[in-house]
Amino acid sequence: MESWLKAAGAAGLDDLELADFPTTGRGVRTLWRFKEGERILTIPSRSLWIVQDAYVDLLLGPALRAVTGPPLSVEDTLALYILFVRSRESGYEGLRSHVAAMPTSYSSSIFFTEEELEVCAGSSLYTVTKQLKRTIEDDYRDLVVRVLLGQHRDLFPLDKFTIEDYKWALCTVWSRAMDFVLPDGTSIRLLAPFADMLNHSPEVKQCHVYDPVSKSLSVLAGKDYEAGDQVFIYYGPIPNNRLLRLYGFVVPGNPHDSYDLVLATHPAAPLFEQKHKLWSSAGLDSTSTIGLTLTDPLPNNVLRFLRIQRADESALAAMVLHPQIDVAAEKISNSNEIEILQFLVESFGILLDEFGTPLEKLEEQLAKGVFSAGGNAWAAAHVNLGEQRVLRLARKKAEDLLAAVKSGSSSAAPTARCANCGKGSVPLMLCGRCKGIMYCGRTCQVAHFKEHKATCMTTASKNV
Ligand SMILES: C[S@@+](CC[C@H](N)C(=O)[O-])C[C@H]1O[C@@H](n2cnc3c(N)ncnc32)[C@H](O)[C@@H]1O
Repeated sequence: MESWLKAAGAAGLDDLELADFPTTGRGVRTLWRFKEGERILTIPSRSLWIVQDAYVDLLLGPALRAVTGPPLSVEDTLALYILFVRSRESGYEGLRSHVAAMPTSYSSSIFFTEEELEVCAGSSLYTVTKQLKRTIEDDYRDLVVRVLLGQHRDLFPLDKFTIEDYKWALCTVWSRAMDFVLPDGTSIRLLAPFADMLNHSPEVKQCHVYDPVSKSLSVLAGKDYEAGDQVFIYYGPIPNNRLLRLYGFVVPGNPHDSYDLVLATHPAAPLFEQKHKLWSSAGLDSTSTIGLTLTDPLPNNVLRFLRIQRADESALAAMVLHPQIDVAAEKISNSNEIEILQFLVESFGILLDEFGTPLEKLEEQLAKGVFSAGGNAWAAAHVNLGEQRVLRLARKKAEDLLAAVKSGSSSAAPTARCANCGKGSVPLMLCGRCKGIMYCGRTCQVAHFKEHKATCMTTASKNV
């Protein structure tokens, strides 16, 4: 692989070597000292795996272009590309040398035994992994029909494209591909041979970069290195549940741990259409997955979602009337707020009860070495621990907010806002006639008059 890369114009390989390290396994060692920010490695465009190359490949390209129906995902295209290259007996020597250097198996949670997965029963990883296994089976069946048994079936010998091969290729993409946002706002996902041998460290800065002009991938030193050190890159602020699902490892005590809370409303629920509009304008959906984190265990989006979900008819009517005002960003009424906070406290309690082993017991088991360090069950236990910590913080925050609302000391009192422009933290005046809404000034009152006239008259006549 290294000689192919050097011939293609890769830079920096003479200063690096592959080596085995404790904990991380195989990685990259530097033979040279580097100061933070110095360039360590560059992999040129022609050695990268990208979707566009699969589509213009002389053999694979026509098969991919002949696929009918919805376009293949980037992930599936790269997975097929890798399996296709791996299946060839001649040609593609460079890419095949890269495939030969890839691991033959992975420790993503989709490969866990039932017993190993049970260690994180109750966690969002547990549910997501079970769902993912079903999705992979469906996606594989779809690929068989649309690609493997399609017009170019001779290119895809089925014994080299089994579901196990597909899972392996997907894990290859999940754990080795890099994502970048390009200056035009589009994104690119690529695999960079040799650079994909670099392990993750939370101790280094983000230091892998894609140059959209030369279309090459470079790795800079994310910290100072001495000769002999392992070189790392930073995969991102990824929680353990995602690390284990995509990369097959965890970082004990991960500060980015999270719990993926799924909030859903059935379309048959009362006033669904109106609520749906409000969720959309708040950047949410009728089924929203919101990440609770250690630093923000109860994000405002959770409250926003529920305020809309539990809003009564009159509150909804007022919200729909002023779509420019993000009313659900703050408490809409005491009763609504108490209802949603009570619901959250109870729900978090139920979710916590679903974890097979309580937090303290798990901490004790990990300290006693009940799970062999670095193994699948040990990794699942760390995910379990992280998710329970987040959920406990979320429950505590909901309890505190509930107590504050009940005692009337809530800082989340609804903010009066201008009915026209939505400004809240400015002096406001009441509509002199109906006394039902407020404006930040005469200009807004005049601008809003046409819209407000009808309600103003009815409310004013009621007020008489
Ligand atoms: C991009 S590859 C890095 C090279 C990989 N170690 C190899 O031998 O091919 C990512 C994989 O490396 C391993 N890895 C990376 N960083 C790690 C870390 N901090 N601790 C444990 N394993 C790590 C995981 O298996 C992960 O899926």
